[in-house]
This record gives sequence, C-alpha cells and structure tokens, in this order.
Amino acid sequence: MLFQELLKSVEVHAADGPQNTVLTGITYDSRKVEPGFLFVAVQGFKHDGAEYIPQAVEKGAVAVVAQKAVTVPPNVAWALVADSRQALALMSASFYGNPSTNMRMVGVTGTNGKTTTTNLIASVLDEAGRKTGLVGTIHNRIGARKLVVSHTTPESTDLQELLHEMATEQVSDCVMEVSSHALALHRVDGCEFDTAVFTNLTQDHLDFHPDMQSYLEAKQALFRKLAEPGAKRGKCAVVNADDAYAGSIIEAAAGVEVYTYGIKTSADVRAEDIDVSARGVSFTVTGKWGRCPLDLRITGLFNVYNTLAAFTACAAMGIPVEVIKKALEGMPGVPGRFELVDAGQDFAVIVDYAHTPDGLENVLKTAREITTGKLITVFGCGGDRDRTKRPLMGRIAAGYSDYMLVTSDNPRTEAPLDIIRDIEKGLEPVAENNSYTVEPDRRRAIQLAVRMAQKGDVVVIAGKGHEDYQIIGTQKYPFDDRSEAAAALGALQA
Ligand SMILES: CC(=O)N[C@H]1[C@@H](OP(=O)(O)OP(=O)(O)OC[C@H]2O[C@@H](n3ccc(=O)[nH]c3=O)[C@H](O)[C@@H]2O)O[C@H](CO)[C@@H](O)[C@@H]1O[C@H](C)C(=O)N[C@@H](C)C(=O)N[C@H](CCC(=O)O)C(=O)O
Ligand SMILES: Nc1ncnc2c1ncn2[C@@H]1O[C@H](COP(=O)(O)OP(=O)(O)OP(=O)(O)O)[C@@H](O)[C@H]1O
Ligand SMILES: N[C@H](CCC[C@H](N)C(=O)O)C(=O)O
Ligand SMILES: [Mg+2]
Repeated sequence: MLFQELLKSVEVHAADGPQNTVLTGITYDSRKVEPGFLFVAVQGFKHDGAEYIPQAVEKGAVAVVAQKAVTVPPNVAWALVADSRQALALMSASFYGNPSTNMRMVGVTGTNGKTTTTNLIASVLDEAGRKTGLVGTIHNRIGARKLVVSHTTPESTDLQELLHEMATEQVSDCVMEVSSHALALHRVDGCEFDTAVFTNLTQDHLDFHPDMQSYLEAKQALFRKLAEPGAKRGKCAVVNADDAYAGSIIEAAAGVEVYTYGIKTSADVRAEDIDVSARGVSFTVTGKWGRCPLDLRITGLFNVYNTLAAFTACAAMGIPVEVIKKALEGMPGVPGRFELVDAGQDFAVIVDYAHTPDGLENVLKTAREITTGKLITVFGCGGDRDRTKRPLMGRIAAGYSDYMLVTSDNPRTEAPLDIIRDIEKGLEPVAENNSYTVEPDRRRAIQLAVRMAQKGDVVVIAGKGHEDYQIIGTQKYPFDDRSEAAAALGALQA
C-alpha cells in the first residue's frame, strides 16, 4: 500500500518526502521495524517514540508519522498528525483493509465480567454454528485456534492484524473485551462495532484514570463510537440496568437501539427465581424474548448478570433462545473464575480472579452463601496498580472472611510489605481479633490456608485466577494458584 493512500485515513498537518513510497508493514515499536515499514512515533508514558526514529530508519523504515516535527533522511517520507496513537489506529485499520467491517463485532466493556461475558457469548455463537473470534485477557482465539496474549485489548496495530487474520480465515463474528485503557489510548479507534455490552462500573485503575468520572468517560467512548454513523446497520447496546452508571452509558449510545438487563430494576430482560448453589446457579430469564429457564454450571449472583448480558446480546443478534439455552447450560466455566480445585478433600478450594473491591465482594458473598463452615481467604493486591483499592479490598475481605492470609499478587516493582501495609489499613477493625496472618510468600500462604481448613469450610484464593506467573520486579516467575493449591492438598493427604 502507498503511504499517501494510508494518510487519507487521518488528518495530516504537514508532510514531506516521497509520499508515493510503498509500505510493507506498520509498527509503533522501533524494535519491530522491518525494511519498507511505516514507523509511528507514539508519545508514551515512559518513552517518547520520536526518540527511536533514527533506530527505526536504520532498520529500514521508509516512512514516519509523528505528532511533533521530525528530522529524517530525504529518502524517508514523513507526516505530522495531532495524535499519533489515534493515527496509528486509523492507519492500521486502513492498512489491514478495515477488517472489522467484514464481520459482526461485539465489544464488551465494564470493570468486572468482561472475560466471563465474552466467553459466554462466544460459546453461544459457536453453538449457533458461526465461526467465532475471541479477543481478551486469557487468550485470543480464531475458531478453535488459541493465541497467546499480552494485553486484554491489544495495541491497535496488533488488533487490526489479528482481525485481518480472522477475516482471512472467514470468521463471521468477533467478540472482544474492550478495556478502559484501550478506549483511553485509542486502541479500538479503527474498529466498527455492531453490539456494545456494558457489564458494570466500580472502582479500579485509578492509577491510570484520574478519577471515576474519567474512568466512566473511557467506558462511554465505546458507546459513543457505536452511535457514530458508519457502514453498519442494526447496531445495539446492551446495558446492565442495575448499575449506577447505566444512565450515562445509555446517554452515550444516543440513537442506537438499547436493550437493558437486570435483577433489581425494571429491564427488558430479567432474572427470576434465582437459586445459587455450589454446583451452579439456576434462574429463569424473562422479558423481551419470553421465559427461558436456565440451569448453569457457573455460580454466583454476579454470573447471573454476566449470563443476562450474554443472553440479551445473543438474542438481540437473532440467535434462537433454544440455541442460547443449550450453549449457556453446557458452558463449563471460564478458567480461573470461581474454579474449584478438587483433590477429594472435605472442604472446598476456589481459585478466582477477583482483583477489584467489587469483584472480591461478589465472590466472597457467593462463597459465604455456599458454605456452612468457615471462609478462609487468601489474597493480595497488584503492585504498580491502583493503590486506593487496597484498603477497600482489605475491608471487604475482613467483612466476609473468618480468617485471612494476606499475601502478594504480582508485586511488580513495589515492595510486597508496602502493598500489604496498604491492605492492612482496611483491616484495622479486625486486627484486635488477630484473625489474619501476613505471609508475603504466596505459596506459603496457600499452604497455610489449606492446612487450616476443616470439613465444610471454603478456601478462596483470589486475585490471580488463570495467571500462571507471579511478577516480582520486572521478572515473571512461573506460579499458578491452581497447581499450588493442588500441591498443598496433595501434601496434606501424603
Ligand atoms: C498504561 C499502558 O497501557 N501502557 C501501554 C503503552 O505504554 P507506554 O505509553 O508507557 O509506552 P512507552 O514505553 O512509553 O513507549 C512509547 C512508544 O515508544 C515505543 N518504543 C519504546 C522503546 C523502544 O526501544 N522503541 C520504541 O519504539 C513503544 O513501542 C511505544 O510505542 O503502550 C504500550 C504499547 O502499546 C503498551 O504495551 C503499554 O501497556 C503496558 C505494558 C500495560 O501494562 N498496560 C496495562 C495496564 C493495560 O493496558 N491493561 C489493560 C486493562 C487490563 C484490564 O483490567 O482488563 C489491557 O487492555 O490489557
Ligand atoms: N458481573 C460481575 N460483577 C462483579 N464481579 C464480577 C462479575 N463477573 C466476574 N466478577 C468477578 O471479577 C473477576 C474477574 O472476572 P472477569 O475475568 O470476567 O472480568 P474482567 O472484566 O474480564 O477482568 P479484567 O479487567 O481483568 O479483564 C471474577 O473472577 C469475579 O471475581
Ligand atoms: N487487568 C488487571 C489484572 C490484575 C490482576 C492482578 N493479579 C494484578 O496483577 O493486579 C490489571 O492489569 O490491572
Ligand atoms: Mg478480562
């Protein structure tokens, strides 16, 4: 593709050099440049991409796009734009032939429940015989082929390349998690969505978003995008009516068909007769698509919400209710989400990805509901992430647990005991009863919890779910809560 062709997708403030140069690729990282590439210099949080232009040119870049004046050799074309991240997204979409316009695109956003909801929707689409693509935290998927991921929502160029691969492999429907980072950093600017789903908005990521209002605005951006005129017809928004921010999301989707779901407030699709048990949750979906009793293998009230979101999105796409029911009832659950570790012991061990105050509260509430014994919680908080959620998570864990093991969860570049001290601020009310132990070594914390558990108790190991690593400093070390729990249970029985 010619550089000048690609520039048609963005507003260019100035340009020079051989604009009719042919591009063989596009990248935002000088280390990935190959001969014939366009290098887009992004102003990052840690580095200024413009500083890597000489390195990019040396590696064979034939064109450069930046948001400030640059100096390049005369044989290299350049263009100046207002926002290089946004330009990167739009040019990447154009370079890869705007693949999102060739398939049905379902975007799911919200603080919690994105991975679960996207997996539920994907299993319905699979059941309906569609060729499905999935983009999200655990893995990306093209049909049955799984791909390793580094982010929940990939950088725009990587996303467009992935969508292009999906379109080439005849994927008809792509379901993707859309993180607030992705929305704020223009990663999905080159995507046109058919359906946007909102799960909920509660505190997280306040290290990145200045406040809850900015966090909300990032989430709203998906619905504003949906409402923009485009090539697609019949677009719709699916919104959790019980969430405090539902009105703001619906406002952002002005002009688009909106379907609401909920349990407490009136909504187009509702759940009735909810019965939460250890083996799953059952309820009846009522409303716009009639009555549909569901008996699921996933459990917890929060999963009723995720299921209602998936049900509504799929029904709005025209998938028959019987197909939706069959797929949802067959879903075994999502790895690391309320996943049971069963070595034949007489107490339950649950590994869960709760890493926000609301996620932890939902999961511990469910754990409480399904046990008559004690609730023992192992948890920590991530380093280099929202510090203000730490005491809140401490207070919530203390409110629901009989005993806590406060430990490390990806301390990254922070000192583990500093993170734990932040959590302990929320534990002050229980400190006198001494109903918790600080054990920064997560392996030992899991062992302690398992050794302490008695018949009928529940041990919840929260925060890392499917993760198979612990990040200490800038290094990733192999670590999996599920195998650690299994090993601790094995040692118990030996
Ligand atoms: C806060 C954030 O999202 N940061 C992302 C951002 O990094 P940055 O702006 O700091 O980049 P930088 O290091 O300053 O570099 C600036 C530019 O110089 C380039 N560069 C840099 C070095 C070099 O030698 N050559 C070069 O060209 C870089 O490629 C980049 O384009 O742009 C990078 C390139 O796309 C991302 O990898 C990086 O994600 C970081 C690693 C990250 O941890 N992000 C997390 C927080 C994230 O995105 N999470 C969300 C939400 C998760 C959820 O809750 O679901 C996700 O979607 O995963
Ligand atoms: N609808 C929900 N409401 C509140 N908490 C939930 C909900 N669904 C899941 N959770 C909790 O949040 C955790 C993460 O769920 P999930 O992975 O589906 O969310 P996510 O939005 O994809 O998270 P991430 O932002 O890390 O990608 C679960 O393990 C559970 O503890
Ligand atoms: N997407 C979330 C995942 C958090 C998982 C938790 N284990 C942690 O490392 O804090 C984040 O990057 O903030
Ligand atoms: Mg996720």
